[in-house]
Amino acid sequence: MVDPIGADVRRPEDVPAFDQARAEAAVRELLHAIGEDPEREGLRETPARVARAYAELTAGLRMAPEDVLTTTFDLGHDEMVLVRDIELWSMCEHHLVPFTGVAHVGYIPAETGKITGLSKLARLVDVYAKRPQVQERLTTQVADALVELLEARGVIVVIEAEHLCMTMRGVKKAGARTITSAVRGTMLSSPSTRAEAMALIHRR
Ligand SMILES: Nc1nc2c(ncn2[C@@H]2O[C@H](COP(=O)(O)OP(=O)(O)OP(=O)(O)O)[C@@H](O)[C@H]2O)c(=O)[nH]1
Ligand SMILES: [Zn+2]
Repeated sequence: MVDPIGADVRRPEDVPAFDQARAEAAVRELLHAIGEDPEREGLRETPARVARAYAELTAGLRMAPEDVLTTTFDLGHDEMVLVRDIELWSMCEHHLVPFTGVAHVGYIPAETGKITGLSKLARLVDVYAKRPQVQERLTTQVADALVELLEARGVIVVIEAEHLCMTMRGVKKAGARTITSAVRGTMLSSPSTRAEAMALIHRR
C-alpha cells in the first residue's frame, strides 16, 4: 500500500525481516557491476559489512512511532515544547545516498497536559529517518505522529538538510540546504503561536 506521497504505509510487523544473505549477494553483484573484484583481499568482508550497515540505516522500517513514544506524562503543562537542532541522518530514496541536517520539533500539548520525554522526540525523528526517504515525507510523518499519539493541539516540524545526491554527484551544489516544514493544529491556525515557534527555531 502506498500513500499519496509514495510512502510505504505497511505496519512494521508486515515488513519482512532484514535479509542479510540477500543484501550481501546484492553488494557482491554491485561490486562486480562496477568492475571490481569482490574476492580481492580488501573487499572480501565488504558485502557483509555493507549489509550490516544497511540493516542499521533502514532499521526504522521495522519500527513504529509508538515504539519510541513510550513515556508520556500528564504534567499539566500545556505550553509549547520545542527541541531544536536534532541531528539527522537519513537516506534519499532516489539514490540511496545520505541526506543530513537538523530537525526542529515543537508541539503544544493536549489540554490534559500529556507530554513525552524530550529524547523521545529525537527517537521519533530516527524512526522515520532510518529508511529510504524523501525529506518532505519525513517532515510530515514526524508531525502526524505527534498529532496522533500525543494528541498534541499544535505541531511544528522544520527540517534543514543537505542532500549528498546534490553534493557529490549530479548537479554538485555543495552547501545547498533544503528546508521543509509541517505545521498542524494551533500552530497552523494561530499566526502568533507559529511566529513564536519560528523565532525560537531561528534564535542563535
Ligand atoms: N523532493 C525531493 N527530491 C529529492 C529528495 N532527495 C533527492 N531528490 C531529488 O530527486 C530527483 C530525482 O531526479 P531524477 O531526474 O529521477 O534522477 P537523476 O537523473 O539522478 O537526477 P539529478 O540528481 O538531477 O542528476 C533529483 O532532482 C533529486 O535532487 C527529497 O528528499 N525530496
Ligand atoms: Zn538523491
